[in-house]
Amino acid sequence: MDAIRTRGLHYRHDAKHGVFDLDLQVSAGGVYAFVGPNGSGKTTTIRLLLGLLRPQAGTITIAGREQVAGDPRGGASVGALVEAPSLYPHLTGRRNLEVSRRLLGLPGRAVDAALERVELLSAADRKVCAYSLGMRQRLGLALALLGSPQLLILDEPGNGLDPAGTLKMRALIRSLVDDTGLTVFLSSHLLGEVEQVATHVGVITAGRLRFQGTMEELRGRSRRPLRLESGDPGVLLAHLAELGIAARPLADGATLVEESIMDDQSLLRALVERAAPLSAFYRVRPGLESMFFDLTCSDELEDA
Ligand SMILES: Nc1ncnc2c1ncn2[C@@H]1O[C@H](COP(=O)(O)OP(=O)(O)OP(=O)(O)O)[C@@H](O)[C@H]1O
Repeated sequence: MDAIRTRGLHYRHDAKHGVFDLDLQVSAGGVYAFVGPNGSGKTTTIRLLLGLLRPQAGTITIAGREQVAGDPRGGASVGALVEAPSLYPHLTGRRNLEVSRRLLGLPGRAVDAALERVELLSAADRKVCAYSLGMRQRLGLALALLGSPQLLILDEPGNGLDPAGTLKMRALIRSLVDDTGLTVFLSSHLLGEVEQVATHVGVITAGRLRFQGTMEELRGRSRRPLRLESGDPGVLLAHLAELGIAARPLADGATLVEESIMDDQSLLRALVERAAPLSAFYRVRPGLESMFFDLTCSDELEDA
């Protein structure tokens, strides 16, 4: 069963802004990274998923239950950390969790279990005003985990954290998924930040989903093109055609191979054996970043 499924999810803030016709599919038990530039609609989507905004069209199903307006989470067990967590700075970390635990009517042991999960047990009795940003974020995560949710929704969990804080957050998310089997849906504006933790990715730009699939599929699509340079591109193209390799000439005189039936080494050897004119042979741009760049760029062009 999918942890989240939306069909035709639609919410328009105004003529240009909002989320349009989103079909999200988030499988249970993985980490789904919802990635897009600032202002692309990630927070709007998360607010819709949490029932904080009412869809203007479309449906949201969480853990198999269609969400009904007025009953935001439809009884599904969802924990969320949206923007900076709301904490009482003059209380200790433990007291902060206690306040929520009582409101939720959970047993006392839930607090220590959550603190342990986010590795804050040793700092539990310090006031939150003395916590670093990363520790506050982890306490926010502990708050979201208090009710032992099956689905955790995190809006930009790495925002504002230093590299060490980001690494720690990433490791915690990974171990949560591995140990408890819960599903994490998290947003980020940086693909590089989530690349190592995500199993699935959705790329959103200008309110529309541009890609959805596994991290592997995204990597597959982002294979870097091969760039060949030659003093005589026409002859090089002819050799490539004879080898059955589709290639296209670029304006700067180079030749680009996007899909190849041969691995690089075999192709290079074949060209050398044929004495094809060749002065350079290399892969261009890092894969995923270039993929993300292309996905988001094409959209900006559409908007222009
Ligand atoms: N209440 C509102 N009225 C009008 N426009 C809005 C409103 N809320 C958000 N927007 C616009 O809708 C677009 C999507 O916003 P959203 O906050 O969902 O994006 P985001 O991807 O989460 O971006 P960020 O990472 O910057 O938070 C943005 O252009 C934003 O300015």
